[in-house]
Amino acid sequence: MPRLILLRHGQSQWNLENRFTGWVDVDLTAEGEAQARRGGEQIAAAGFHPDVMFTSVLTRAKRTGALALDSAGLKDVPVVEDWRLNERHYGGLTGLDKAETAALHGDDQVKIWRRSYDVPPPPLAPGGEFDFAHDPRYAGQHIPDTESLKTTLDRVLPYWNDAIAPRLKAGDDVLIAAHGNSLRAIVKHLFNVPDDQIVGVEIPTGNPLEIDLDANLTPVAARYLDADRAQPLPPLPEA
Ligand SMILES: O=C(O)[C@@H](CO)OP(=O)(O)O
Repeated sequence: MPRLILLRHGQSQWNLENRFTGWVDVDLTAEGEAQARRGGEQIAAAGFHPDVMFTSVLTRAKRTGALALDSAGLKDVPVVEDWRLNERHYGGLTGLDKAETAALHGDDQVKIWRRSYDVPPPPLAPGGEFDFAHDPRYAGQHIPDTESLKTTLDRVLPYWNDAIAPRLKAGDDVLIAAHGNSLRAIVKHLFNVPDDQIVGVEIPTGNPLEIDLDANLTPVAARYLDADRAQPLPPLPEA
């Protein structure tokens, strides 16, 4: 039975500062590093030995994965990076303070931008500090100027199908170190969460989410390895 662990990066500097982050490459705080190491210890305690780790091209996810593998004594696990596991692109909200934005536009509007399934934030204006069009990590790619969770899923899912699912189907155990919304997209897909219920899924930072899958990659069991920091999970889908 293939095992999957989803690991959201530890606390980042902009998680701490409460700023819309998206594709901005902010690093972990000291607390975020500690969360990543604790996550690794929990992965080791669960007897999980991934055959491969997938991660995004963003430092906070890559470092979380590396710190977790290191503290689990699993430094030799091969790592595959891809931008399609990046955080959802926050468009024109990128870099703004979340509380100030709510004071300006209202809590309801900000909740729609943050947690609705298919309403994207306003697009990013081209040419500014947070325009990644000329970033070599995305050379030759058509990159978005904003993303909803739906359009995030639209780019995560082909990567899941082409790169990740084949490894699980071959019997490999897989660790994915990524981001709140790219992981919510994977959870939505695996658990078949209805569009209007994904708003209730919040993945805590640095808390490994173990999902046991059947041969069709349908979840048959799921739990956060740090039960004290767990959040509600969607019901298991019918097999
Ligand atoms: O700022 C972001 O990129 C994300 C994740 O931290 O925030 P949110 O909680 O709004 O999805």
